[in-house]
Amino acid sequence: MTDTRADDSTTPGIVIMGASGRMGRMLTAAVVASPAMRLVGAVERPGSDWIGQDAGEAAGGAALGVVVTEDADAALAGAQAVIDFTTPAATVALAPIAAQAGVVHVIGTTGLTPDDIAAIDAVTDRGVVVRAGNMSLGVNLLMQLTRKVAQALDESFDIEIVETHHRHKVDAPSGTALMLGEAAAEGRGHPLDDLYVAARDGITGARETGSIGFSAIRGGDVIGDHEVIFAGEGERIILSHKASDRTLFARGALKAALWGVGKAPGHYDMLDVLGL
Ligand SMILES: NC(=O)C1=CN([C@@H]2O[C@H](COP(=O)(O)OP(=O)(O)OC[C@H]3O[C@@H](n4cnc5c(N)ncnc54)[C@H](O)[C@@H]3O)[C@@H](O)[C@H]2O)C=CC1
Ligand SMILES: O=C(O)C1=N[C@H](C(=O)O)C[C@H](O)C1
Repeated sequence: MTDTRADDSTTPGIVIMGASGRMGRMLTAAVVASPAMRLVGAVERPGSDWIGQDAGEAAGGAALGVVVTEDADAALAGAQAVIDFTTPAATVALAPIAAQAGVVHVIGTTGLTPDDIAAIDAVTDRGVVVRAGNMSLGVNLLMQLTRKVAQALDESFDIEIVETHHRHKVDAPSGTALMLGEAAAEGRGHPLDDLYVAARDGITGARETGSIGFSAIRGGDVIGDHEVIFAGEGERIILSHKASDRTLFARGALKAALWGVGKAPGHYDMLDVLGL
């Protein structure tokens, strides 16, 4: 059967930023497989081997009719959404371009500093941004559970967040760990900044009551495991999520892209998209 989606201008056109990355490849395949959208652009960093190649052929598959470019402005012309799982610098640079083009900017990139987030926020008076450190349904549900448990238990329960990721991950703690930490802090009625304790080393002194500790493990090909531990006297409650397939994140990102089309300018997250 002939696939006529590429000719259907009513189907949202999606651009993948960081097309050669672990998530970029996954996202490209997911967009191509979806009947609800079409792939209209693929962007990579200047100097990437993929520039000038067809996005499908560069990934070792069939041609997709989309040539990878370093020119985000050109790639976004006529698109409805761009899905961006790249680096903080690339994401911050793309935000005003997407807003100017009227293209929904779905951001999965983690490791963003408060200044990076402020720069992204600055375009949301005119652009639609959907940003989450984890796009999976399970983790976003876990955030809600974490908030509730933190609210229900007093400070005699110590909160610790442990995350494990593959050896290539460059940021720590993970975006997901920070989301879970923010949910726990919200449950406790404080900003996370006031409670945050980074990985411990050396003579750290006893644990401060009410603090939220973070530990990061890196190794092998672990896609992403997270635990929120509530440790009390004589008992522990452990909320846990394990990702076993990156398509999980891609599914969430595609959902966010479709959800964002036609929304009023603003900074949204996956709780908005999933209605949680
Ligand atoms: N929110 C979520 O659900 C998830 C978020 N992530 C995050 O997504 C990000 C990417 O993760 P991976 O795919 O594993 O990394 P990766 O390193 O495999 O891919 C990043 C890609 O971005 C490209 N890139 C860098 N600068 C660019 C620029 N200026 N223009 C266009 N492309 C550029 C790189 O060349 C690379 O291909 C990380 O921050 C990671 O933590 C990953 C999985 C799920
Ligand atoms: O870099 C990754 O791989 C992942 N990053 C996200 C994070 O920082 O939480 C989401 C997921 O855990 C995979």
